[in-house]
Amino acid sequence: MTGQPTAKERILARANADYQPELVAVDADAIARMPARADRFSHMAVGLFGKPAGQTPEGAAAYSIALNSLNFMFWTPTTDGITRYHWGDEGGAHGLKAALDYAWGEEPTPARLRELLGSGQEQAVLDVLGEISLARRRAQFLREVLAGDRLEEAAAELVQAAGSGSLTSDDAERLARRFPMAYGQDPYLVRAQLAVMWYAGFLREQGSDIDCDITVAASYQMPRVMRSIKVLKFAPALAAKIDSHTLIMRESDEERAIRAATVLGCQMLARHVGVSEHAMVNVLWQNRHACGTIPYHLTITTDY
Ligand SMILES: Nc1nc2c(c(CNC3C=C[C@H](O)[C@@H]3O)cn2[C@@H]2O[C@H](COP(=O)(O)O)[C@@H](O)[C@H]2O)c(=O)[nH]1
Repeated sequence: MTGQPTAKERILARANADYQPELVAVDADAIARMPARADRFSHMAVGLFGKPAGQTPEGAAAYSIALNSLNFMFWTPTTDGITRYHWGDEGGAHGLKAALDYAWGEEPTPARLRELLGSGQEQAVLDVLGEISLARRRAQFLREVLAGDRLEEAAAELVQAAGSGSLTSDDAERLARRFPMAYGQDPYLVRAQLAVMWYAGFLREQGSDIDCDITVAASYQMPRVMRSIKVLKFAPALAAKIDSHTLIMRESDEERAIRAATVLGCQMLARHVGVSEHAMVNVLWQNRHACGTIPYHLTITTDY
């Protein structure tokens, strides 16, 4: 069939255009040597089932969209490295989830979130989430997402799309068009696709058999995990920059090369193992702390 390329095709075209193996190369031989044990893969659990937001599909979709509007940069640069975001005992994305569960309250709807965080005030974000990087940007994203009924409308659209039995990067792209500030700035649509993936994860927890075709590898965790298992090879100068916590500019050749190789390498790895790309990414993401002290590349961005 001819026609418009899908959002996923556009993302992969972008990755192919940005791929610079002299900076970051996918090692196809290393991938071929990886044990292919698809039976060890299980689907991601998002843990919305049994929570207030998980009482209705619309609530779960709204939660997925609100949370992922903030799912980026859980670190702050310091003079000699970084500090990590924490909320209670939880760090990074898990900390955000804990903070948001608390803010969400007992209703299935996002009403309380809108009350607490809909103002666009940076201070409101700091009050609810605690010390977190780019608080002003987060406040602006939340104002966009929580304005009027826009979150409910986007959630309803996602619920309806899932009725077809399949969610894809196209649904993420639609989210990006609805919320150009919160979701529309990343050419790889990572958080928009994570929102879609979360909702698919919720539906699976409910026992529905939903297909999800997305590509969510281009974050800061995946490149370091894939470097540690030697699926990605970094040029020595770039590796040295990453290891010494030197900031890497958003949209620089280096950042684009890192994201491109991560997306392409993950796709190759998923094909080799025989699992979906998001299952592949999530297993790697869940095991991200097993790759020791390899630092992640530090790019100040709201994309991931
Ligand atoms: N591929 C993939 N990337 C994901 C996630 C999540 C949040 N997930 C969950 C939370 C509870 C559920 O059980 C979910 O599993 C965050 N990230 C990305 O990683 C980075 C944050 O990393 P850290 O600083 O270490 O928390 C950041 O770029 C963020 O965008 C995912 O699930 N899959």
